Amino acid sequence: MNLSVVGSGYVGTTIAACFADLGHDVTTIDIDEDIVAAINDGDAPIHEPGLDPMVSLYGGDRLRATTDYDAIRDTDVTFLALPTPANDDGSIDLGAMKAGAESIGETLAEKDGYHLVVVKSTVVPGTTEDELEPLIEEASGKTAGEEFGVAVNPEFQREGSAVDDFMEPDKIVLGTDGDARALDLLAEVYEPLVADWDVPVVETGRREGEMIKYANNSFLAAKISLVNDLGNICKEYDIDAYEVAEAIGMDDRIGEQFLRSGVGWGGSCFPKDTAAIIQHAREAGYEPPVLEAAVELNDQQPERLLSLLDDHTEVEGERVAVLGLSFKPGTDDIRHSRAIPVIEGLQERGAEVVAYDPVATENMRERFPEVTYAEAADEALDGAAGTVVVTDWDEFAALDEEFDAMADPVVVDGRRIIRRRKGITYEGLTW
Ligand SMILES: NC(=O)C1=CN([C@@H]2O[C@H](COP(=O)(O)OP(=O)(O)OC[C@H]3O[C@@H](n4cnc5c(N)ncnc54)[C@H](O)[C@@H]3O)[C@@H](O)[C@H]2O)C=CC1
Ligand SMILES: O=C(O)[C@H]1O[C@H](OP(=O)(O)OP(=O)(O)OC[C@H]2O[C@@H](n3ccc(=O)[nH]c3=O)[C@H](O)[C@@H]2O)[C@H](O)[C@@H](O)[C@@H]1O
Repeated sequence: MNLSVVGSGYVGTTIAACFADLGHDVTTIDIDEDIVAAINDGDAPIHEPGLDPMVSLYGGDRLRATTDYDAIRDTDVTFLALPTPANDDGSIDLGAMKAGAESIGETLAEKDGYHLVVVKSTVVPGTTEDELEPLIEEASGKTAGEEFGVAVNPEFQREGSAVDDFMEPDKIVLGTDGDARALDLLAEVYEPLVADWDVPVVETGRREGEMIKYANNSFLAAKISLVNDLGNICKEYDIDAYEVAEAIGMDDRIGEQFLRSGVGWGGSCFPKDTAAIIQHAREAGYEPPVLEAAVELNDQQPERLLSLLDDHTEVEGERVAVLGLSFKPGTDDIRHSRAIPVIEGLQERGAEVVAYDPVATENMRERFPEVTYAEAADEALDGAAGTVVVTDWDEFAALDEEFDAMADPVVVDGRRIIRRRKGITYEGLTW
């Protein structure tokens, strides 16, 4: 099939490359000329395991990029993978989505025949029906449900494992309100995936599809906050929260995943999506207490980490190493990384911060240009009066004698990645 993907960021590039790998012919549209040039040259514009080989194989061939929305006219289905960031009050900012919908509408005005638009981005319930579809109708002069369709197909991939998550999903959610033509086209798009992996397909309404995405992320974020709450209790009583988590995870009703307590959840989605659905609930007159508490607890974890460091070291004027800057391992993404409040907290205490991350340094340098960035973990640790571990990169598990070069080997581990041993003062956040 001929597919187009509007927005070539983390999601857009991944799904475009994966669709090409499934045998489709794909054109991505982005306003960023550097991204467009990179894809056409066969270079992935983001760091994501498994993406480089696909973009290098298909880029400029079965996978093309352009800044020109008119390319949509040569395709059957357009996926909207534009950003949906948060406004200052936490509510969803639909600016990019509305601009994209209008541009799609304008180009569809010139297209003969049916076209399907699929909302891949995470949008609050009602957005597709009440905001995006009318914009496309107005800009195209065409009638939704007749000359074009608009479906909802949320994405559940995680950064760092996006390609595998897309290729072997737990489920595919198709929100069409029963539009048979839209469903047929989406079935054709996903046929290679569904046939190979026997993936469950949820056929549902568009509002339900939009809500499923928020419910999914809210549940996972709240699950981590609950395990952090329990972990904080464990710490007070010298109980190992990881042993407790492993045991409760054996109960199928709880499940073994997402029980790693520590410095909390960050990233481009959990923070903004919990904020957006809370705000959306408030607009309807409902205050969601559990979700609000999940966010509040998450906001407290970095300060708990730093207070453990305070228990052992007076950091003012001292060199403190921060290990890990990305919001999770396997990505260079620092959006809402817990490293940000940790660095801010250290700066407030007057510490000299020396940070290290295998891939996210350049992104964090833009956020904190005044921080010193080390080329390797041992360089960051050398002479430090303490270190805090914020991201569970595998390479940190191998650190050992590097701690001996610290001025004072105080190690506060926010991710349970460092091996506790004699000769270092080790504090786990919840164990
Ligand atoms: N990052 C992730 O792992 C996941 C993200 N999502 C959702 O997917 C959506 C996209 O997120 P990301 O890919 O992370 O965003 P992103 O910020 O990485 O990428 C968005 C891209 O859209 C481009 N863009 C902005 N305005 C444009 C316009 N008017 N026309 C064409 N291109 C334009 C930007 O240049 C950028 O390359 C969001 O709703 C997000 O919540 C859903 C699941 C996973
Ligand atoms: O909507 C999205 O963008 C995506 O958000 C999350 O994916 P992602 O944020 O990429 O990464 P996760 O693996 O979920 O990790 C999120 C945060 O939770 C933290 N986390 C995760 C698991 C855990 O047990 N403990 C924990 O603290 C991670 O360190 C990280 O900071 C969801 O897992 C995806 O399903 C969803 O598609």
